[in-house]
Amino acid sequence: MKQQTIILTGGGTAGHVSLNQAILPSLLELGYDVHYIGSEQGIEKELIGEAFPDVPFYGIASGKLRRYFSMKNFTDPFKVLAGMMQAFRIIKKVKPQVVFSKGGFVSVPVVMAAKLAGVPVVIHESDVTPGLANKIALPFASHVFTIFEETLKHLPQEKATCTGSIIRPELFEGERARGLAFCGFSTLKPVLLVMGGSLGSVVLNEALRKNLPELLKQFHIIHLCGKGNFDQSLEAMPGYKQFEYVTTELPDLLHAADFIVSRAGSNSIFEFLALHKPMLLVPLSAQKSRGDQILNANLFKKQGYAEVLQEDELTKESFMKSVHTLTERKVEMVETMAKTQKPKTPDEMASLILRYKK
Ligand SMILES: CC(=O)N[C@H]1[C@@H](OP(=O)(O)OP(=O)(O)OC[C@H]2O[C@@H](n3ccc(=O)[nH]c3=O)[C@H](O)[C@@H]2O)O[C@H](CO)[C@@H](O)[C@@H]1O
Repeated sequence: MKQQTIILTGGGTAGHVSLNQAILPSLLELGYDVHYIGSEQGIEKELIGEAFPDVPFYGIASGKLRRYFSMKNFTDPFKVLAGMMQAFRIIKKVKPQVVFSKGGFVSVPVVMAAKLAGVPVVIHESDVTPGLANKIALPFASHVFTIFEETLKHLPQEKATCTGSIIRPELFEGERARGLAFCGFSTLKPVLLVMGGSLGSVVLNEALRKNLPELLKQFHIIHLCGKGNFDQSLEAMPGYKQFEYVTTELPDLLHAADFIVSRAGSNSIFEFLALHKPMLLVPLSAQKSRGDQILNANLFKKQGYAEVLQEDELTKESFMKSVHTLTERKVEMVETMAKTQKPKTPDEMASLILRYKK
């Protein structure tokens, strides 16, 4: 029988890799030969390489597509073109029956090359409104899957389906006791986990660190601060544990957390929802992004899953006040989250994607 092959792409931030990480074991289990195309510098190389060392990873040239002026706007289109030629050669060699794209700029040349090679493309959008890379990819795609129902309003009806979130199964397998032991914490205080998305957030880090003495009276704190944001001077602070980025430890740390303060990247917030973690969201401001996190956060607030503090209202004082409100709303939030439907499994998602193979 002909070998069944699929190419996965997506990267730049962990949010553009996590669904690929989730479905990869299902595809391998089904006997698929899985290949990954990402960018050489992106986080995807490390994440996929670490968790799936047998999956061939191809790093291609990737140019950022910007909505604002930059000198790089003159050179990056050439990188996209170079990436497209590289992706085309890989596709011709590997001969996949389908390409699945989780978005991010590196996915654009891959999607275009797949179309050129006559290979069906399926894409996935995890934010409320489609990102630029997915908007460009859309005309080349046979189908697009979304997490939010609201996203369907922004997509052609005939080729879009909402599946809800897909959560990496290992996140359900964490253990609170292991998480506490890993941080050297007792069970005496509730645990507050602060996470600035996969890249870390300088403003969240600052707001947290300014309030540390006050917060440590009440909580043990786990801080996922992002690469390059580790503060050596706080290393010995009792009850405060910083990590730049965690992989295998994340499930235990999430299970150890009683409360979460976070950016509002869609993958993270759906993971917290699936684990019924009361959350305070500080979405990335509209000045620094297309405002997707604000929409994600506001929808979560409306559904009763989250407290929201907008970045332009973030101060030392408002941070403390919002954390206080979060603790007061814990029971009500957990009850609301417990009523939500269980997410689809990675096996189900993989089989939905495979419907579009040639
Ligand atoms: C700055 C930026 O462009 N942010 C975008 C990016 O965020 P970002 O990459 O932060 O995306 P998400 O919050 O969606 O996902 C982060 C993923 O990283 C994982 N994780 C995080 C920290 C850690 O230490 N270990 C770890 O494994 C989380 O469990 C999660 O699966 O993609 C999201 C999904 O399209 C968007 O909503 C965000 O607006």
